Amino acid sequence: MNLLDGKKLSNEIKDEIAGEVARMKEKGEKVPHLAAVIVGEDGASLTYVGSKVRACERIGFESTLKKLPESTTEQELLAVVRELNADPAIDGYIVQLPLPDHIDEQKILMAVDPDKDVDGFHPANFGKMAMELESFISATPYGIIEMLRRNGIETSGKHAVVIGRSHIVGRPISILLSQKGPAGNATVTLAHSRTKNLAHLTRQADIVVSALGVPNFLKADMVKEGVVVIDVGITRVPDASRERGYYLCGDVDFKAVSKKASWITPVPGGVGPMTIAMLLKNTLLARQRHRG
Ligand SMILES: NC(=O)C1=CN([C@@H]2O[C@H](COP(=O)(O)OP(=O)(O)OC[C@H]3O[C@@H](n4cnc5c(N)ncnc54)[C@H](OP(=O)(O)O)[C@@H]3O)[C@@H](O)[C@H]2O)C=CC1
Ligand SMILES: Nc1nc(=O)c2c([nH]1)NC[C@@H]1CN(c3ccc(C(=O)N[C@@H](CCC(=O)O)C(=O)O)cc3)C=[N+]21
Repeated sequence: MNLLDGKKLSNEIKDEIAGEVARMKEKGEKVPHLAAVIVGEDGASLTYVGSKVRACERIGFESTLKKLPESTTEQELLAVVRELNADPAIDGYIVQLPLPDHIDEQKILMAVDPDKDVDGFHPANFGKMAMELESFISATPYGIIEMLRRNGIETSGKHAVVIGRSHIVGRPISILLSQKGPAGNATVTLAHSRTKNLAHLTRQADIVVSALGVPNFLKADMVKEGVVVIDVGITRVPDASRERGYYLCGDVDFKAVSKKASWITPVPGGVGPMTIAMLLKNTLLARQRHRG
């Protein structure tokens, strides 16, 4: 078994971006500026946004964190989005999900300027991605592609089974794996909660991408020998004996599945850190595109 070390690879990518930022500074150019908007006090969301801001500092980006109270109305959030769209200092920004129930997520994501949409969640970017045009590719699927590509894992002609069809992970990674681009040319099956005989499908898979969010869902008897396993799921499982009061658990029964896998991502330290690195990469691209 080979470990797909997202922590290590994300650090390499961040170093590459930091090098580019240093060159920009030397030339007296404006450095990339990422903003993040967070509404409410969700613990996991605060952790992720905190990591994003820290990563910006480490590589020399400017960053702005807009923390809004849970009681923020849809109109108020829309006003913040319009402000960020109009602010020439901001190259890219994200609105952290999930949003409180009283806010229409779709409405907010549609209001983000596609040229600043470094999450790649706007339909203009999703559509361009699907048509293999230049766009912002969502950080999680982009991170998975980079992991496969940089580790030289063959995808061409392979059968990939993706579990989960969300707009931010499952659906876009299924599209990217099937495209002609890097880490593409796979034959893809997209599975979800209505899929019948899932284990029958995953047992045929050369590559399994698990993005459903159910701890230890994928068991060893559901995969074949030599499979490549990408575990996107991250669930906080309450555990009083831990210092933080919880531990992080992936979708994959790592201990058993890793015995059969040729490559496998750990949780934590797999897809999560890659997501942050690719968000920074998209922000660098945004700066370069705005410069023209
Ligand atoms: N590492 C990272 O950077 C990121 C990690 N995540 C993690 O990835 C996981 C998935 O996130 P996200 O895509 O947003 O989740 P969603 O809840 O939006 O989607 C889950 C998908 O899994 C499907 N599903 C649920 N249960 C089953 C089942 N028993 N069998 C087959 N399919 C099932 C659902 O089917 P249906 O459509 O029919 O409901 C749905 O398509 C979560 O743990 C999340 O925390 C998410 C984003 C980034
Ligand atoms: N607008 C928006 N964009 C997102 O990209 C977005 C979002 N909303 N909402 C939530 C999901 C989830 N997500 C993660 C990012 C980093 C880790 C990460 O770094 N995980 C570490 C562990 C972090 C920890 O200790 O909790 C790891 O897996 O090693 C995980 C998950 C981005 N998302």
